[in-house]
Amino acid sequence: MFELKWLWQNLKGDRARYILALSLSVVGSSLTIVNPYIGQRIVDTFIAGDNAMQNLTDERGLLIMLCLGMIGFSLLRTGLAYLTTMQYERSSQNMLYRIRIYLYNKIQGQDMQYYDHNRTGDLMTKMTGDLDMVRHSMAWIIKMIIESLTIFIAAVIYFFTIDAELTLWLLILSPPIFIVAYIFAKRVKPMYIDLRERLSQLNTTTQENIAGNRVIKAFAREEYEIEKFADKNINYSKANKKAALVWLDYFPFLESFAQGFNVILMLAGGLFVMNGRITFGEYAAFSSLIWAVSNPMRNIGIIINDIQRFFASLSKIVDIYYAKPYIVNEHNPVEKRRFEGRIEFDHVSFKYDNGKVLDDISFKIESGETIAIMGSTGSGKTSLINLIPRFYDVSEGCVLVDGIDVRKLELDELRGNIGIATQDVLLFSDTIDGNIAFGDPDLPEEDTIEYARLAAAHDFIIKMPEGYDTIVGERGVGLSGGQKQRIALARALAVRRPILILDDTTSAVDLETEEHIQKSLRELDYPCTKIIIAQRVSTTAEADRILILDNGRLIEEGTHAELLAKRGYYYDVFMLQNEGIGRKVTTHGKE
Ligand SMILES: Nc1ncnc2c1ncn2[C@@H]1O[C@H](COP(=O)(O)OP(=O)(O)OP(=O)(O)O)[C@@H](O)[C@H]1O
Repeated sequence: MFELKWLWQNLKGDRARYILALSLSVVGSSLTIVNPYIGQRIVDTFIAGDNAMQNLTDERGLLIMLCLGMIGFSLLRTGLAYLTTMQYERSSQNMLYRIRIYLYNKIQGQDMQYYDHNRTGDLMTKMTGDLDMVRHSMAWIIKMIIESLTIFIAAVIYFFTIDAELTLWLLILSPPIFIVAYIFAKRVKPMYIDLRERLSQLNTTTQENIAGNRVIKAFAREEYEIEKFADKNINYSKANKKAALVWLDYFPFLESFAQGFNVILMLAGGLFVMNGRITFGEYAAFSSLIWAVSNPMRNIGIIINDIQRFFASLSKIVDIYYAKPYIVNEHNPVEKRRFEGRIEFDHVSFKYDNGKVLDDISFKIESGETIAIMGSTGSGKTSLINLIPRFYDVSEGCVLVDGIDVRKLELDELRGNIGIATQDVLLFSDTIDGNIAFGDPDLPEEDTIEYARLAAAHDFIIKMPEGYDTIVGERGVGLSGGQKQRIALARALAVRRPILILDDTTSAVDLETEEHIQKSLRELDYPCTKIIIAQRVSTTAEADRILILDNGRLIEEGTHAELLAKRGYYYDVFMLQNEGIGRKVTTHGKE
């Protein structure tokens, strides 16, 4: 019921139209009994009545009127059906449009934790299949239910006005039909919930296979993936068949009951005609309307199936609708300030669902400083920088930017002060120019070129067939790893933010290019605090300070020279990277 209330809320703006559609459905279906009534009059007056022959000559005008009435009502019903369908379609399509926008905004507004827990394929199923199912139900299934119900009620009332006893004889079949339908509904409900889950798994597998196509090919795992997909496909297909076939267990009973209406009508109705209790015309009216009573009973299985699908889909959509991000953005219209770029971690600990990854980290970064973060893989570097733009919130302690706890800052303002190039480079299927200017669509062309130069990307871009207008494929397909990293760097630089975070951004570029990038970073024409995660000593040596993380703890902190002098983790990495190369990195110290 809660879900239906939710739907009703979302019909806002089209409620009147939807109510009109429901009312037209009721009116249109009620008119179904008019033609059988006219038919009854024609039979009793002109065909089977005592004075039928006489009436045929005396009351020809009435006969013509009745025949015209029949044609008129048929046309009226057709017109009403057209109008009704239009109202259902318009209101449900409008509702779908609004919900889709709202859900899209909802998904966009979710935090990283939400994406950690929700599979892309599942979200896509909700945004497409589930939404369509709900719309289809609003436009067709509810229409079908209302119309079947109205026709049923109208026919029963009409039957009662003709002969209550015969009607009761017919209705004797209704209780067993409802009991069978109830048992069927109870049995099939969990099947549709399960079916919906399997569809989502199938979509997730499809999405992952397409996205990971290159890896699959590289490892020659096509057959395995095809089998995996076939497995999910069979699972879905089996569940679909099972849910559909379960109806067959109940169908013979319901069909027999539905046929029973005709048998009862023939036996009891025939007897009543012979007794003179009802006229031939009345019997004909019963006979021509008996479908109105038996068809809803026949269709009850289809209706129940669709209702179960409808609720399974609806509950999934409502899940998204009410999903609340832990990290919320009030979108308060604050005057966006430019931060100085001071950052402080004050006894910060952080954990994901599966355990602690940062433990009591404290350090300060002054405005304009360049800080390098180094540490073994999985030591928590990315998790640490993710706390600055509040991709996640700390578990203990606090992260301060310009002396203010980031949790107290307006998210748009905070993130609007940070330029970030993530470790996992994602480019959009757009031109290179569009990708670099992603954070500032009004970026002048000469600035785009300038930032591409700083990121050592200009030279390879102009060699591409259409230069900056070259469209890169989905997620940057068509570019090398190093090229993608450089475009991502240009994108982060182009927003000219006072805090710049680079997560392993130069790991895939050669040393010469890296040196060019470092020089650019040193000479940026805007004030900027830089946090650079790097594995190479050649990168970290340039920094004002280096932080070393190990297993979520800050184990070393100092300049290149200080850390070398310490002869700890940093020294070991330095020796490892320089051994045999005989290369000295001595920007801030001597070795
Ligand atoms: N979204 C997540 N959910 C749960 N655990 C995570 C998540 N992201 C990272 N982790 C775990 O947190 C730990 C630290 O990961 P993190 O990515 O911060 O390390 P890192 O130092 O950046 O590693 P790398 O150098 O390999 O990028 C790892 O043990 C990782 O398994």
